[in-house]
Amino acid sequence: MADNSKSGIRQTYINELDDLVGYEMENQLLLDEHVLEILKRLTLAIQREILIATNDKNRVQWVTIGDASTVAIGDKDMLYHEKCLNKYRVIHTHPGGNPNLSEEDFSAAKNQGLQCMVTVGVAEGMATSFGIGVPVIEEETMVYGQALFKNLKELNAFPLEYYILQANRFIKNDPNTIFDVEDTEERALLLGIELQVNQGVDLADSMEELAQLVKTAGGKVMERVTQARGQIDSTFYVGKGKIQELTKLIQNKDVNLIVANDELNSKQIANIEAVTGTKTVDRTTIILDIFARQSKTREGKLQVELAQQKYRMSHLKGLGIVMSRTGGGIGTRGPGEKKLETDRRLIRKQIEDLEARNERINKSNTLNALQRQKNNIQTVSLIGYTNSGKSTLFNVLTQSEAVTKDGLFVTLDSTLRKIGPEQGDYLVSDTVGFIEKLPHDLIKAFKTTLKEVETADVLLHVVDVSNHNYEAQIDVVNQVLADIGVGHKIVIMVYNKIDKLPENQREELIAKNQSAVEEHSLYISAKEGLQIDLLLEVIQKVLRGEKRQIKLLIPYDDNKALAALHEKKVVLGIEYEGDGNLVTIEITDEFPIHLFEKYVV
Ligand SMILES: Nc1nc2c(ncn2[C@@H]2O[C@H](COP(=O)(O)OP(=O)(O)OP(=O)(O)O)[C@@H](O)[C@H]2O)c(=O)[nH]1
Ligand SMILES: [Mg+2]
Repeated sequence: MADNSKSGIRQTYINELDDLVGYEMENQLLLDEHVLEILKRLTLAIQREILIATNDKNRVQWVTIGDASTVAIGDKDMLYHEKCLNKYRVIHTHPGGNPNLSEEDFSAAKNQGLQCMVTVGVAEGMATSFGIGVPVIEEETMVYGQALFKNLKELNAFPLEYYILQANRFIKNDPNTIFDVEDTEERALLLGIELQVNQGVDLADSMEELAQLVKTAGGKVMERVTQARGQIDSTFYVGKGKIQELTKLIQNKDVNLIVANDELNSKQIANIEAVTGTKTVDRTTIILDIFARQSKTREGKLQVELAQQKYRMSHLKGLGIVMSRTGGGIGTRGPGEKKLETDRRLIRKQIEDLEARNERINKSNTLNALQRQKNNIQTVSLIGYTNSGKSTLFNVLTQSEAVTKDGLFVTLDSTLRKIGPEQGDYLVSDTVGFIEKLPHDLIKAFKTTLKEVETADVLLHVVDVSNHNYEAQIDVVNQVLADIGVGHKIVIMVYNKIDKLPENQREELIAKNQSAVEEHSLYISAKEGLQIDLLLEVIQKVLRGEKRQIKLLIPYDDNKALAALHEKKVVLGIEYEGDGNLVTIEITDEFPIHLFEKYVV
């Protein structure tokens, strides 16, 4: 014990404390009854704070008397390590009985990067309550937050390791190194089935898309296996024989991950893993993993994590076996390098928290949308299959620099920009792309982001017309739109990437643009800037609404009706007929013509 802490303390007490050094807590607890008893008794006797530091094996390293600011004295190891938390845990008493961490406690913990700072409130002959300060990752910073407990049992049940892990990942702050620590390279075998009644994208293309997804998630594709079947096998997804065949391939090609092209239930995952001994995930997990890697905003991260946790909650049984053995990789990482929780109780708690936060964001977003409606600024939302060129078009339209890349799910968060007044006065939003078999929880979770789509006046459906599957992709997008309840919106079809088509075909398509306004559809190249002015014109026309002229015969005694029309500024001219005023009005679809139905001539 440091000399200066001993003054005025009875030698027997000092001996008793010194004897603690080297002691290992029972059952690997953070704090056991034996040490608690000593801390409590001596704190009451000397009425000063007592501190002990334990290592990550809960073995006592040193003991001292004084407050938290003395923690660093004489101990060079207690420094913030370069790339991870200090390995010490500090446990100390508060003679007043208050379990809350003091300012000094927090700053001592933070300055030295402690794994935790435990407080034991001691008063009236007993340990009254407990507190723990742990590193918590909030937005982009690490802070120390505290939790309080009524008794020792509760304190020891606190999931300290979880917080330490998260903090260490954050400190490393380099997703690649972090993943390298735990993940070996993932060498995937893709498994798909061709159903007899196959709709949508055909199997070869769907498998190619899956391969791209796996690559985007950081995996390497070693092999593709498909099987034609009447239906999905409820036990193994593909037939049992096929699964047994896989084991040989897995060995030969050194595969360590199986990826199914459809969503699997927990039973199927567990069964495939049991036969092959290889970690198994599905398309949904891969998509969630990509979203987790690529979401940037607080809101996006929140939504992805929520979708991941919900998915994990429903698949927890299947995740146990091989996943816990491999420890990392696809399917285990959340947004911002966070490792996903495996404890069911904690997941449930996290889902509740995330949902509450999501709800709050949701409310403020609805407010924004309402505000905009009030301000009467119209919005145009870019939607479409992933990689169709939405962000590229967004940049062209708004002269901004949203990220565009050849890859899947480059954009996850919606961005909103105003179009310059010369092109009309409206907002354009770029949104997340859609894909075949988009996980359902993800769509639900992304409802907030998709709010822009919901409140948009017009949707621009961007299609990569150079992709031979573009028609199936259009169907997928329309299906998602129907799922999120916006199937009825006015849509302008924008067939993009015509520069990639052969010249004669391109000319033919551009010729079709002559009827773009009536058809609400046109062919462009966002990248080469082809036909963009026409697109701007079409958008404006659609936003303004097609105007039509109508004649109404209003009796001379209905002054109210005429006044109402004047007020709405739709009156083009009035002629005086024998029966009343013959009024010509010019209106758009939004005009409540039903109110004047009886006067229409
Ligand atoms: N040749 C050609 N390439 C284009 C065109 N428009 C976009 N691209 C390319 O297509 C790729 C995807 O473009 P993005 O704008 O990122 O696509 P996105 O729809 O926003 O994709 P996600 O955000 O991932 O859903 C990029 O490599 C673009 O350069 C085009 O008109 N012609
Ligand atoms: Mg994009």
